[in-house]
Amino acid sequence: MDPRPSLTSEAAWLELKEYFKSNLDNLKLKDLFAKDPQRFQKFSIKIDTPNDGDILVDYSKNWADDELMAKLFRLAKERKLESARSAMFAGEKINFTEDRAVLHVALRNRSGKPVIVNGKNVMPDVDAVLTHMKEFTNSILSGHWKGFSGKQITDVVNIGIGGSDLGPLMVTEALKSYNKGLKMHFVSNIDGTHLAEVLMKVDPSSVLFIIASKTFTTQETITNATSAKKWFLEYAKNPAAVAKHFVALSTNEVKVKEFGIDPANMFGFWDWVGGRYSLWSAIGLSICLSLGYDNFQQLLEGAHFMDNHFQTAPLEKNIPVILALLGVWYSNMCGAETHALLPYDQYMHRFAAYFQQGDMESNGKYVTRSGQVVDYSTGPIVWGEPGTNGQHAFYQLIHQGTRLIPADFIATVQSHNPINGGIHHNILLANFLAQTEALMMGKTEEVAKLELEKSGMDADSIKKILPHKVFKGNKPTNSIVVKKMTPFVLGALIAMYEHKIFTQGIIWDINSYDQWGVELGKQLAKVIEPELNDNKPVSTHDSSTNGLINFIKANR
Ligand SMILES: O=P(O)(O)OC[C@H]1O[C@H](O)[C@H](O)[C@@H](O)[C@@H]1O
Repeated sequence: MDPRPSLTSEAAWLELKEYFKSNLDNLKLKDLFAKDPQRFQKFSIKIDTPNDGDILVDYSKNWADDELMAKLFRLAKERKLESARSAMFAGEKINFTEDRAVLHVALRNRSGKPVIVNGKNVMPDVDAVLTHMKEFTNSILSGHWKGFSGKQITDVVNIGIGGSDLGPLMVTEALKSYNKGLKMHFVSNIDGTHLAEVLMKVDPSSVLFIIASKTFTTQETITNATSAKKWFLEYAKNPAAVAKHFVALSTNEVKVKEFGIDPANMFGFWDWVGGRYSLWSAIGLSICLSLGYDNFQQLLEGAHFMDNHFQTAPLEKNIPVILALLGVWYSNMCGAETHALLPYDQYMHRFAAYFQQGDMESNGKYVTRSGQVVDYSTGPIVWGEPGTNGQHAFYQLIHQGTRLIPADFIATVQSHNPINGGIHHNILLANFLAQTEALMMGKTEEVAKLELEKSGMDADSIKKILPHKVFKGNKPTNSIVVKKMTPFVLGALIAMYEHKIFTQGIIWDINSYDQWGVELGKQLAKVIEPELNDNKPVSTHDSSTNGLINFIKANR
């Protein structure tokens, strides 16, 4: 990709700044709706999936009108978004700090067309790993695969961290109703409690450990895997039994062998798959085992469907592009610091956690691709919890706090658990709808006063309480509604956010695909770890770090 001029010198950027200053008062949500009865039709997009119903993205409750949207699309064009998108899909090494292509889209490429990396079509390798995953999954689920004592596998423990944990965990939870019978467990934290708690629940003769690590050098994962193997051998007694109970997902065959896992039990992937984009690769094996291979394939199909939309829809009708541009508007022009992801779906309780890595590790960068320090903000803080729990916890601050918090509300029309005649889901949906309406409409002083008067309150009390009862409203939200959370639809939604992150990275001119910022802490932990092994006081750090280390040593 060519070097880009500084973002703050782009004509569209300067126009957006000006627009913010002179027009923000004209972008009040209530007025925008009053002015234009067609606003919902104009500012929403429905895409029709082949078998899983429509996906509706309603972005009409945003501080945006036609003129603003036109400026945002112009900004995307000035930043050469379309050629950057082609560069990613064509396998150019857009992750230049690691000299790597970025091709998670190849993992779900169902088009039959080749994808070339370093002059080689990678699709045969991708398909071979998928076939291996399919055969293995079928053999485990059918009970054909037996443990060392002849028992079938009943439990799967995925040991990984970051991208080798969050994606499989989020998806197996989000699609739990598709589970084929295996009990799924995830161990990520180096805190021994995480592994200990899981080991208490599983039987060594019927457990399968999946050691998931792109590099196979991550300290947490290798330590957890080593402890799991030690625990397993205490029961199995025979090292040959490891082959029946340990498989590896990695790009590093040498390290997998060194650990003692037979390469026949290794599912490979490649350096052009970023950790936080790897659930589509062999890292998805726990998803396959939980949902069955066909459902995993549907997840890939859904992502591919969104890849096609992202590649072919004009920018003005392109969902990831629109979500990204609105995010840029709020972050860079309106001063928003965070973005909330609020799924009204209990199964999606790890969705925000997943995209904390997806977004914050991708776009948490302060240096442009050409090495300049940015003079604008980049990736937002991403956070969220499922509705309605969030409503009873932090929504107060969204409604009446001082900060601007753009939020995506996500809901499914149909529930996987329509218990008690569907009343739960109706209430859930009513809350989903009411919150974005309330955030937009607010409650004026007049309305609040009338309500208090009607309740019979005296004038003095009304005066005291009235300011606290007013909601300013005008809080922007997106609503994303799908028919049902199927594997296909979830795949499409994940890909939608991936491409949103890509688009924002291009606007900000940062490399969204490296993660050097996680290295320093790891390096320092390696220095401190041996210092904890004796009781001698330490004085080689700053006084705070010395004080903390010495406190720990004195209290063991
Ligand atoms: O899959 P692994 O190589 O074990 O890496 C696991 C994780 O660790 C690193 O610190 C990175 O920040 C993550 O992007 C990565 O997903």
